[in-house]
Amino acid sequence: MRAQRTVTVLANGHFFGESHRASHFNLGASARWAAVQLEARRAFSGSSKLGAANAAQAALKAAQDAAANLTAEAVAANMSPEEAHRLSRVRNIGIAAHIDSGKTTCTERVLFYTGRIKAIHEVRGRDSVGAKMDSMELERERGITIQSAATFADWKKKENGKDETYHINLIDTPGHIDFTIEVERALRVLDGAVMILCAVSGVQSQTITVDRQMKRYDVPRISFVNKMDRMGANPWKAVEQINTKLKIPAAALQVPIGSEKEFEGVVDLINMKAIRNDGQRGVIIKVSDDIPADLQELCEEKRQELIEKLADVDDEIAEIFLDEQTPTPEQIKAAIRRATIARKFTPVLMGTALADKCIQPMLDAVCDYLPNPAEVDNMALDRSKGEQPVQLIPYNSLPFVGLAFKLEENPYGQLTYIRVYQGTLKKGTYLYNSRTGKKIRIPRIVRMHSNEMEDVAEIGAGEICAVFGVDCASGDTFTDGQLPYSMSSMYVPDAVMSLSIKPKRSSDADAFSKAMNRFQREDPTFRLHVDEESEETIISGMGELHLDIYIERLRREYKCDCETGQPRVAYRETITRRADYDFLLKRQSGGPGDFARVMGWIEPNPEDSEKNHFETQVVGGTIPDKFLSACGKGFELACEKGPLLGHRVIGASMVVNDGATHVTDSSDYAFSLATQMAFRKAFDDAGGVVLEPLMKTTITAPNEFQGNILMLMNKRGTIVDTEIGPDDFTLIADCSLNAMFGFSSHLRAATQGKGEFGMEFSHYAPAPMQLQKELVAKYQKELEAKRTK
Ligand SMILES: Nc1nc2c(ncn2[C@@H]2O[C@H](COP(=O)(O)OP(=O)(O)OP(=O)(O)O)[C@@H](O)[C@H]2O)c(=O)[nH]1
Repeated sequence: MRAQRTVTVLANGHFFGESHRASHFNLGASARWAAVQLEARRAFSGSSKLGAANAAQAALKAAQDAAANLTAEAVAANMSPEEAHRLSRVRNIGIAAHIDSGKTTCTERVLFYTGRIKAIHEVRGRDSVGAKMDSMELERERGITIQSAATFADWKKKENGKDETYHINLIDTPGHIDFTIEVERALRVLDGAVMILCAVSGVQSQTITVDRQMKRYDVPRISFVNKMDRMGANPWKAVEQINTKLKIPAAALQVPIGSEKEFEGVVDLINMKAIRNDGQRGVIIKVSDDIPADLQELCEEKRQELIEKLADVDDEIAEIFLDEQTPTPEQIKAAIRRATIARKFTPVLMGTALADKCIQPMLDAVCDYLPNPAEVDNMALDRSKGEQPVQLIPYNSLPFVGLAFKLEENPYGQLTYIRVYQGTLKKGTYLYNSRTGKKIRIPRIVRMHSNEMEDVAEIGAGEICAVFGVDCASGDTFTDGQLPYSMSSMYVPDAVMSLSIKPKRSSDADAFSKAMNRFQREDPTFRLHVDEESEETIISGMGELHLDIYIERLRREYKCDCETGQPRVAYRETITRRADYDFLLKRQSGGPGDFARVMGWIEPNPEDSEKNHFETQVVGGTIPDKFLSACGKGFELACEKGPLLGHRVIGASMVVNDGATHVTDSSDYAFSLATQMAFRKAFDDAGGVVLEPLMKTTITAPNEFQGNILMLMNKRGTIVDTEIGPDDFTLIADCSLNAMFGFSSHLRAATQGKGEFGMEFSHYAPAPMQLQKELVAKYQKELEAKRTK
C-alpha cells in the first residue's frame, strides 16, 4: 500500500480569512441572470404576500444557484432600469501612490469642489489645521498619512447638457510601506482607484508596490500626474514609465498648457478643448477652443497616440483604426471605459492639486472610466457547495452580504467599516458573522467623513459604511443568515521586525494591555507575543516607523510611556542540501512508553524557497495513515521554531518513507515528537543556515548629496540602480534589515534633512557567516542558561 500526502505550509505572507476573490468567470449568460431575477422576485413576493416561507426559501436557493458563475458583465447587462441607474451613479474608489505624491492634497480638493468642506487646508500648512483626511494628531504633525480615511462626496457632472450627480465613496491611503495593510484592505473592497504620480519623479518604488496591490485585487485605475507646477515636471516620462515599468498600456488624455510655474491647464485630447481653472481656488472650470497655436501639433500627435494605444487593447477602435477612420469622441470615451474596466489600459490625466488646477477633470474621469459596483466581479464562496464561487449581485432587495474590512476604535466605541456587496443594511436588523456563526444586532450605521460621522438608517448594495457595536475581526463576512457565504479577505504581509516592550510604570499595565488589544484588532500586520524564553512582550510589524507610531500612540492616547529593547530582525532558517534520517524514539518510564521510528530525508524544497513541503511515501503500511498525519503536524511544529535560532524554517521539504510502530506504545504524540526530533537532528547535516530579510531600499535626495549617500550605502548593501533627475537623484539598493536600523538619522545627517528613504521586504538571503555564528552562539547560550536555571 502506498500512502501519499502533501502538506504545504505558507511561509511568507498570507491571505487573511479564506481564499482570494476570484477574478473572472466566463460562464455569464442572460438566461441565467433572468433566472436569478425571476427566482429572487418570487422569493420576496412569496415570503411577504403568501407567507409561504418554504417556497420562498426554495426560490431563493434557485436564485443562488443561478447566480453561481455569473459574470459581472451579465449582471450589469440585465439589471432592472432603477437598480442599474442607482448603481451607475456610485463609485467606490481609493487614492493610492508613492509617499508624498499628493494623495491627501488631491483628496482635500475633491472634498472642496464637491462641497464637502468649506475651506482648503494644506498638509503641513501654515494655518496648522492640516488636511481633512489626516485627522490623527500624529498625521498632522508629521505630515504623513498613517491610517486610511474614508469619506464620501457627491459630484455633479454635465452629461448631454444635463447635470448628473455621482455618489463617490473615497478612501485616501497612506504612502509609506510600513502602513501597507491600509492600502491592501482599501483595495480589497474598492471598485477602482486613482493612481497618483509625481510629475517630476514618475514611477517610484512605492508606485510599483501599489501597482502590485492593485493587480492583486484586480482593481481598474485611472492615473493622475500631479505636481505639474514643479520644476522639471514631465508628464510624458510618467506615461512612458507606466507603460514600461508597470507594463500597463497607458496614454495621456490631456496635454499640458504651459509648464512648471506657468502651468495653466490642459488640452482635452478627446474633445480637443482647452480646460482652465478660474475663480477663487479654481472652482470654475473654463472650457474653450482657445488651444495655444504652438500646442496644436503636439495635441494632434498625442491624440493619435491615444487612439493607437486604444486600438491595441480595444477591438472596436482597432476596427475603426484599420479602416483608416477617425473615432468620434463618444467612441473614444466608450473604448477608454471598456479597456480601463477590463484592466487593459489606464488613462492618464494631469494637473496640480496644490495650485488647484485640473482636479475637476480628474473627478469627471473617475465617473467616466471607473466601474460602478455592478461592473465588477465580486465573488463569495458558497460553503454549502464546497466553497464554489458565486457572484454577488448589488441588488438592494437580495439577501445581505457584506465584508468588514477595517476596525477602528473611536471615542464613541468600536467602529467596523463594511462594504455592502448585496442587499441592504438596515439599522436595528440582525446579521450573522459567517466565521463565528454569531448573530449580532446593528444598532447604528454611519457614513464616515474622515473622523466625522453622519447617521443613516440604511445603506444600499454597492456602498460603504461603518457600523457601531459589532464585535468581529478584520475580514469577517456578514450575511443576514440566509446565505452560507463567506468572502475572501485581504493579503497580510509577514512582519519583518520586532522589539521587546514594557510599560515604564507598572501602574500602566492595564492601559498597555488595552492598547495592545486594540492595535492588534485594528491592524493585522501589528502582532504581539510573549517570548517563552525571555518572558518579554515582543511587538512585531512592518518596519521601524510602523512600531514607532504605535509606541507614540501608546504614549499620547493611553498616557503609557514604554521602554523598548533593540529592534530585532525576523530571521528565518533553511537547509541547503539533502540529508537522510532514521530516528527511533523509544522511551519507557514505568507505565506505557513512547515508540515511533521514522525514516526518510529532508532537502531544500525545489518548488518554492519560501514554503515548506511535507510528503509521505510509505510503502506497505509500515506507518499507518493516522500516524502519518501526526508526522505532518510534527514537521509543521519543527518548522515553527528552527534549531539554530528558534526562528521559523522556510523552504524545507521532508519526506517520510519508512518506519516502525509498536503495538501499545505508538501514538500520534510519539510520531509527532519523533518527526520533530528527526528533523532537528538532520538539520545540521542538511547544511542549516540563517536567512536574513533583504530590503529593497529606495533613497531620494537632492543631487548635491549623491556622494554622501553613496558612501552611506556602500557599507550597507548592494546598489542595484541609480537614477539622476533634474534636481533629485534616486538610488535603489538591496540592504539587510540589520544594517538599516537607525538609518533615518544617518540619512538626515548626510543630507541636511533633505533625503528620504523607503524600504520594502524583498527576499530572504543567507546572513553573513560571522553574523550567523554570533547569532547561533548567543541563542545557544540563552538556551543553556535557561536549562541550568
Ligand atoms: N508643488 C506641489 N506640491 C504638492 C502638490 N500636491 C501636493 N504637494 C505637496 O507635497 C507634499 C505631500 O503631499 P500629501 O498630500 O501629504 O501627499 P500624500 O501622498 O498624501 O502623502 P503620504 O500619505 O504621507 O504618502 C505636501 O507638502 C504638499 O503640499 C502639487 O500639485 N504641487
